Formats: sequence, C-alpha cells, structure tokens
Amino acid sequence: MTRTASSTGRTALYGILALAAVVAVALFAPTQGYYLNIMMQAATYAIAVAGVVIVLGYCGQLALCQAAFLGLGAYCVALGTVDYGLPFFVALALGVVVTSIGGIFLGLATLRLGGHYLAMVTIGFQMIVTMVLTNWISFTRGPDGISGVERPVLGPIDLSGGSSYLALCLAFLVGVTFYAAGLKASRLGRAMQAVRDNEIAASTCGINVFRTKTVAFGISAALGGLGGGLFAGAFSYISPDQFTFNESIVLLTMALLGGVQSPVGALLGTILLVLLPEWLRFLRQAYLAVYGAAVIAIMIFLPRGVWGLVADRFFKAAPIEGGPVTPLPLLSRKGEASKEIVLDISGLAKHFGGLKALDGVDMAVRKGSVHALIGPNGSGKTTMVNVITGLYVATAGRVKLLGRDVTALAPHERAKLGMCRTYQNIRVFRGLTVLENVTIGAERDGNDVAGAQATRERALAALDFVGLRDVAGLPVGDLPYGHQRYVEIARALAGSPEILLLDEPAAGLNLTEKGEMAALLKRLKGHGLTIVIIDHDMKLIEQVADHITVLNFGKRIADGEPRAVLAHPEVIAAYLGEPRNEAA
Ligand SMILES: Nc1ncnc2c1ncn2[C@@H]1O[C@H](COP(=O)(O)OP(=O)(O)OP(=O)(O)O)[C@@H](O)[C@H]1O
Repeated sequence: MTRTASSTGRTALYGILALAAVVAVALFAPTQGYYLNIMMQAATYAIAVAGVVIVLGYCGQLALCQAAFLGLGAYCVALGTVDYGLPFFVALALGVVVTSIGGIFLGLATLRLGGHYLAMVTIGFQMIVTMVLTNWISFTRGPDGISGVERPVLGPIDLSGGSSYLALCLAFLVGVTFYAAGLKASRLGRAMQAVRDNEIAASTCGINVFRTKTVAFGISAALGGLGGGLFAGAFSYISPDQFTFNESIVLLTMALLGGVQSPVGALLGTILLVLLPEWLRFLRQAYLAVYGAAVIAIMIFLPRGVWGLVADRFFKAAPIEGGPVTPLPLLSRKGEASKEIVLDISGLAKHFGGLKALDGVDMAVRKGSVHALIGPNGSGKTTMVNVITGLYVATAGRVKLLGRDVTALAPHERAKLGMCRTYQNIRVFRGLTVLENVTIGAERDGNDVAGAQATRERALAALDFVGLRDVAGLPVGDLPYGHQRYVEIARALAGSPEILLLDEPAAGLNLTEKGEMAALLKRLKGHGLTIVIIDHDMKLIEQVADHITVLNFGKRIADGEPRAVLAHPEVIAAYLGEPRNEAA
C-alpha cells in the first residue's frame, strides 16, 4: 500500500514538473527559427517513437514502418485542413483513427507471421504507403507535397504561434509518455511483455496472444499518426520523402538508442538523435561517418540504451513490502478426492506425419486427486499435456474439462476455464520481475479475483505459498533454476486452477531441491488440488500419486491405482526395456 501511495506521489510530481515545462516553453521558447524547428521535430518524432516502444519494446514485434504511420497522420492533417477545410483537431483525430485502423490491419498479419517474415510485411507496408503518397498525384499532390498547413486556434487560445504550438506538441508528448509508462505497468502492458518474452507460456496463462499483438500494433500506429499530424502543423509543409523507409529506421534507432523498453528512454533517444547531427555539423564531410560510428558505439556499449544506464544508476526498484498475506483461497477449498471427473479424455490422438505420438489415449482425472502420467522417454507424455492445454491440435479424440468439450478451444480459452500448467523446459517471462510473472497468472480471465490490489495480493499469496515472497521484486532471471520452477508453479496457483498440469516439475533439480519439490507437491495434494503430474522420478510419483496412467509409444498400457500399476509387467518391461512377458 505504502509503495503504491509513494509511486502515485512520484507520478504526480513528475506530472507537475512536466506541466511546468510545457508552460515555460509556451512563455519563453523562441517563436520562430532554427531552434524552434529542432524542438518541434524532437517533440513530434518522440510521440511516434513512443509507438515503437509499445510495439517493439513491450510486445516484441519488429515493425519497420513507423514513418508510414507518421506520414499517414501528417497527410490526414494536411489534406484535411488544406483541401477539405476540416478543423485542425478533427483532422488530427481522423489521422489517429486512420493510422490505428492501419495498425490493427497490420497486426492481423501476426496471426500467421512472426519474426523476420512479419518484419518483411511491415517493410512492404512502408513501401506501399510511400508509393501511394508519391504517385497518387491527384489526391496527395505527389512529390511536390502539400504546403500551407495551418495551426489550430481554439476559440480565444491561439496555438498558431511558434512557442504556443510547440507547447501543444509538448503537452501531447507528456500525455503520451505518461500513457506509455502507465501502460507498461497495466494488465495490458504486462500481457504485451509476456507475449514478448514467451508466447507459448503467455497463451497458457490465458493471454490472447493474437489480440494482444494486434492491440499493440494499433496503439503504436495511432501514436505514429498523432506524431505525424502534429508534425504537419509544425512545419506547415510535408512531402512523401519525409516519411520513407529511411525515416522508419531513424525512428527505430531513436527507440533502441534511448532504451526500447522505456518511454522516457525513447524520449532521450529521440532528443539525442535529433541533436547529434546538429552537434556534428561542424565536421562537414566526415559528419555522417562520425554520426554512424557514435550510434554504433552507443548500441554496442549500452545494449539497453542510454536510459538503461541512467535507470541502473539512479532509479532502483523499490523493494516489495513485507507484511501479512491472505492465504490462497483455492487452498481453503479442502477438496477431498471425489468421484467427479475434472478432466475427461477419450480416444486422444496426435500424429506428426507418420509418427503416432499419441494413439487413442483415454484418461479420466478425478477431482482432488493427483494423477500421474508416466512412461519412458518419447512415449508421448508432453505431447499429451500439449494437446490437453491446446498447444497442439488433436488429430482425433476429445478433451472435456468439467464436462465441457474444450477440444476445439485455443490455449487461452482453456486457461480461462481453469486449466493451468507448468513446463518441462521452464517458461518464465524473463523481462519481468518474480511478482509480475505471478501477477500475470493471477490476472487470467475467469479467475476469482477483481481489482489491481486484490490481484497483487493474490500473486503475493502464491509466492508466499512456494516460499519466494522475499524475492518478489527481483528480475526472475536472477533466481536459480530451481526457484524459477517455483515461480512457474506460483504463477499457475495464482490463477486458482481447476486443474494444474505439471510437466516434470523435478526435472533438472538437485537432490535437495527434489526433496523440497516433493514437499511442496504433498502440501498441494493436502489442499485437495486436482493435479496431473508427469515425472520420471518414481519415488516422487509413489509419494504423491493417487492414480497413474502409463504411456508407451503413444498408447496407454496401464491405468489405475499406483501399487498395481507399478507392479504391472508391461510397465516394468517398458521401463526396464525387458521383453514383454505375455503370460504374465
Ligand atoms: N512438435 C513435434 N513435432 C514432431 N514430433 C514431435 C513433436 N513433439 C513431440 N514429437 C515426437 O513425439 C514423440 C513423443 O514425444 P514427447 O515429448 O511427448 O515424449 P515424452 O514422453 O514427453 O518424452 P520425455 O519423457 O523425454 O519428455 C517423440 O517421438 C517426439 O519426437
């Protein structure tokens, strides 16, 4: 609570300082000339660069077309005010709407494409916009561009003067910077960062990956359009060569240089890259080479940008406060193992080409039971969990969760119904803190928690349960391997799962850690959680399992109460590699 109050106080202080800066600019900035132009360019570009921060820094999508959105915004304002007589702010809003639609349209491509291919699509988009602006002469006036873009007058407030228009641009910039900073700490921002760090884990935590990327593209493009619209008013003349692929690279460099994961960093990067050429002009012919070398040097020596350096020095994350935690509500359910079937699987098959990784498997998991899924390496256990959670589409068969057929649902839709999991190869969100990782689990749609404070408390309670409350504020990558496994479990627990699927939770742990993991699993079992567990450690399985299903070559070879199953000759043969004793 204290932390929240102090961070609110800090935000208010920054807000007042920013407002004072805007007023000072309105009163004292030059009304025309070289420095005014530099400041106009920095302010309008910085708004577009904040868009790069959101799509690339937060969401991890490399889009190389921010200048196209800058151009679309600028042309909306220029054409809207000059040719169609629209009021400035109406044209500006139109630009934001047009570019956000363009961004969403581009985001739709992420359904099928990612990485390099997506980057290529964005370059294609940039090229198309440049070509349209250049060649659709009857509408855009082609290479001649549009001049005479007027600045706004709002009733008695005249914003057409140099300093007052700059103050307007700065006011927008301040708003955008606060918005982007707030977004990062919001549920949507966390979802974006989860998608950036690990799409698969994000989807099984209940995040709609496709929608999140599309929204990130939309917001980013809207900020490009806003910056572009203000740019048109700032210089009163625009032409297609101001919004080319080269400019997109400049905007990207600004974000990377300043620190692509921080809006303040992007602001610094923009100022630096607008000023650097001016500072270096005295070098004449050598200027471009020195400019390029300076940019490369900053990139190499400051991989997290200039802001990374500043933040490490001066802005340490506040420690997470101690104090009492409310216990996890799911642990008070005290569910006794019952006959009710939580997960009902029938005839499940998954074929990879000719390989039948799963071949008609049946399995029923009872409420409150610990159900082990075992089998030799390559027998299909992980494939089974992947098909159950929706990461793989089943070739045949049916998966029912609490009586509902979920076979056709996407992973995030299954998570919404209470299906949570961990991974054999740990999948935590590396760019986030331990608490943020677990908060994402608590934020799953369908969870019984509402409001930011309650969600945070739920996440802290889950961390408390696995014994990691003290390290909640640390970056998750700073934790040892074994503890990262606990973070995954806490992330799943924070979502109050109806069923928890643990894929080899003890894999890669040393003996002591395995003992601790066994103790944790027993505690979970004691609270009546419904669990499916895969593990090769038979000692662990014997300690916790109520029921065992055994797979071999994708087929179920045994199913039932642990003692009988483990004594089954076919199971022994599968594990020890002995020939089957048909008589037995
Ligand atoms: N995405 C995939 N594409 C092709 N084949 C796959 C894929 N995933 C799994 N397989 C194959 O399916 C079979 C079952 O693999 P799976 O990982 O499910 O086994 P497992 O029982 O979990 O093994 P382990 O105990 O070693 O983790 C293996 O032959 C594996 O190579």
